[in-house]
Amino acid sequence: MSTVHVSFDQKAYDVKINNTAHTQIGSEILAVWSLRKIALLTDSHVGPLYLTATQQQLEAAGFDVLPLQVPAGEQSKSLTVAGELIAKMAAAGFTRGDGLIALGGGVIGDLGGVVASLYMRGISFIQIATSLTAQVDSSVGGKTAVNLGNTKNIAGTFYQPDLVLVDSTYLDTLTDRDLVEGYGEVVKTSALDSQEFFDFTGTIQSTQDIRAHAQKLSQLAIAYKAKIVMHDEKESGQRQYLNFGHTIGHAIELLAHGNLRHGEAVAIGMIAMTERMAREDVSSDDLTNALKVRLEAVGLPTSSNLIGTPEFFDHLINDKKNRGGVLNLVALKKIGDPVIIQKKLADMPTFIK
Ligand SMILES: NC(=O)c1ccc[n+]([C@@H]2O[C@H](COP(=O)([O-])OP(=O)(O)OC[C@H]3O[C@@H](n4cnc5c(N)ncnc54)[C@H](O)[C@@H]3O)[C@@H](O)[C@H]2O)c1
Ligand SMILES: O=C(O)C(=O)C[C@@H](O)[C@H](O)[C@H](O)COP(=O)(O)O
Ligand SMILES: [Zn+2]
Repeated sequence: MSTVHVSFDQKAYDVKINNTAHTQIGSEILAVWSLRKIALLTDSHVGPLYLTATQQQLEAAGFDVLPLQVPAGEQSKSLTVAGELIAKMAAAGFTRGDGLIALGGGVIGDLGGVVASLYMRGISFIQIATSLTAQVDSSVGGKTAVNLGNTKNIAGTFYQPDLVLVDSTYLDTLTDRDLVEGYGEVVKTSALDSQEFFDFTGTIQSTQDIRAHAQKLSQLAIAYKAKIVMHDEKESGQRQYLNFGHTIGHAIELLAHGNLRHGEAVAIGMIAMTERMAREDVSSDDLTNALKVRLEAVGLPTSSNLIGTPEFFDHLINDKKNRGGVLNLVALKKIGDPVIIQKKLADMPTFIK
């Protein structure tokens, strides 16, 4: 078991990485929340597996629980679904003193965070991270978001939770594809962080290896992410590094209409960016290869013919690193050495070519 402490001027919380957390939910939540009503949000894959046991533990600890379940998948990250959840909580008499727990992966965390931050202008929020993406990235740092139409994460808030529980036991029921998707974000974080972490991802050769080392991967990835977000909660500077691979990744994730998972798109985005930054002498050629080896070892895709289509360029305008027609692109000079390179949107077709 280990704990990563995340603190800001106005708020602090623990990320508890503990493989027995799924059996201690009542006491873990009671340690940070006094008795109140809890909206327990999950999705249609995680719900049948873990909702009843989680609800029972919370009720045994004295909480009054409203279970809320949405269809699994990115489609649930919408304002419509968020509005429906807010209406259900209002109908159940939730007040500002109550709370919401997101029990699920990145979709449920991002959606739950939006609902918690909007309901009565903000109620308490906790994440129980059940997917690898959530355990290594999305549950920490307070970015919440929903998609609108065909635009990824276009509406959201920075809203920190009171507690994050990371228990790799949940990964036993995660499909290999969903596991590997999360591993894309691990490779990203290891490349941003240090040669030591990147060398460790070099030892991961299969999904079995990811599962065997999931707890260590969470510890390393969350320690890095916490360090970054504590210094730049609202992403005015170095937090942008966590978006390595995402400018291209988010555009192709949307263009693939559900056929590419987030972490798969990020994997493709990191390779596409590093190849092009090598052409401009920012990154080295061997960096592209080192990333590719790690991603392909576990079956992640590293190329896509969606890059460079007219629709692709249309999506870049919605990147949150676009400032008045100039994109802040995240590149790696070398492992552990990220840098922001500015490119005009108008110059992107030449850069991407
Ligand atoms: N807020 C952030 O900082 C941040 C960071 C990274 C990704 N994200 C977002 O997270 C989302 C991707 O996250 P994700 O990969 O967790 O997606 P997800 O939440 O859709 O989970 C992937 C699939 O795994 C299922 N699942 C989750 N836990 C399970 C378990 N223990 N057993 C069985 N099935 C389980 C889900 O039902 C879903 O079908 C994207 O929307 C992405 O934009 C946000
Ligand atoms: O926490 C962050 O900051 C990140 O950028 C983490 C990313 O992995 C994540 O996908 C995030 O949701 C992307 O945010 P966006 O601001 O580009 O929508
Ligand atoms: Zn991401």
